[in-house]
Amino acid sequence: MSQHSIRVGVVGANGYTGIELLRLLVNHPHVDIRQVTSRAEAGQPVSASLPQLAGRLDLAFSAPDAAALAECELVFFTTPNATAMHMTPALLEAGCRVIDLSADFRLHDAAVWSDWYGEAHACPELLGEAVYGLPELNREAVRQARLVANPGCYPTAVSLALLPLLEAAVADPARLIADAKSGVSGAGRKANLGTQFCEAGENFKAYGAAGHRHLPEIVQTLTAAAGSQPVLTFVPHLVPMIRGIHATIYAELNDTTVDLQALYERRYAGEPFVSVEAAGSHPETRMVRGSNHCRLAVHRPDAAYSGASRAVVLAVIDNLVKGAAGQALQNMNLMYGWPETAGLDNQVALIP
Ligand SMILES: NC(=O)C1=CN([C@@H]2O[C@H](COP(=O)(O)OP(=O)(O)OC[C@H]3O[C@@H](n4cnc5c(N)ncnc54)[C@H](OP(=O)(O)O)[C@@H]3O)[C@@H](O)[C@H]2O)C=CC1
Ligand SMILES: CC(=O)N[C@@H](CCC(=O)OP(=O)(O)O)C(=O)O
Repeated sequence: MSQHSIRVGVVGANGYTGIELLRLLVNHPHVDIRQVTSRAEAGQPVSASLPQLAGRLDLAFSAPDAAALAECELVFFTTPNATAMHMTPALLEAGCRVIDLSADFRLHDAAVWSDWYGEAHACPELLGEAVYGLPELNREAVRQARLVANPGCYPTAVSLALLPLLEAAVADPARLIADAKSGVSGAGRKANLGTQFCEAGENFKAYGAAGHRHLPEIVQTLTAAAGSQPVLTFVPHLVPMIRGIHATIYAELNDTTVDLQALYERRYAGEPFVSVEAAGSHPETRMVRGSNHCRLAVHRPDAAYSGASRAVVLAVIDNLVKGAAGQALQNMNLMYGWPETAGLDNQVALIP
């Protein structure tokens, strides 16, 4: 371990994003993991339930305790929504920095948050301070942040796919469609009838078509990019795979002369974790499995036949990595001035 290590805690470390975060953190050169919490497994060695970590993380799970966590310099929350907001004020007060992987600090407006999450926000005064941790949009603000709201998995894929079109004002912000599919780990590890093998396997379904809580989050991000509030139809689907998100975006171009390939390549030039694939590509979820990459491809399918002005953008991420734990690590690297890729390179599975 490096002498420049920071003391880190993970609240909710035996859930899917928590486990994924531990996988990445044990390989990070500047991290000393001090606290990993699970109420269900408190007192049990981490290696009892995660033997892959034996010899890498010799700690026991503990029950979440604000005083113990306050000894950490950085605390990650990988907990259900409406959990982190109850502990974060005390941790910030104690001088910790916080990266929350849940949705508690993603929306700027407490009333909108309450509408979608069904209860009053416990610390609305922090919503203005929290930095939305999409590095490709907010890199400089993340560096200075003491509270980072890590984006949701669908919002990461959809926002990265749409930002170039809206920032350059070449698409109509009032006619956007995001048709997105997620693997089942996106729903978390907790028991849930709809994610059981016999329910989710050999099956394919849409859900949340009447309104999903990621819609206001995506709209908030795109509003900043477009300069006005876009109208987005967002429909998520559950596919019978474990990891991965595939988003297909449909946008009406208001400038049909624009070279979309060049636009996307320019927007993401130098980004360590966003790749714009060659023209005509169809990125697949297995290409990003276990990695922090978002792979994008942009198409104009109708142009040759009808001159229609529709762009189709394809985006794939691993929901647990770029959609959660990997992006959180990327944000940590920015907050502490380390190379943005520390602990995140060489994570691409070539054979799924
Ligand atoms: N899964 C995904 O792909 C993504 C998830 N997210 C978000 O990340 C967060 C975690 O998701 P995920 O890992 O999938 O969820 P899981 O259900 O897999 O894990 C939740 C974890 O939180 C702990 N926990 C539950 N309730 C509390 C509580 N009241 N206080 C403290 N700890 C608690 C659980 O352990 P125990 O009960 O033992 O304490 C468990 O470790 C959620 O907010 C989710 O929306 C964000 C992006 C992607
Ligand atoms: C497949 C599946 O169920 N996915 C989850 C999204 C996971 C996520 O990112 O949720 P948060 O915004 O709460 O962090 C869902 O649609 O609810």
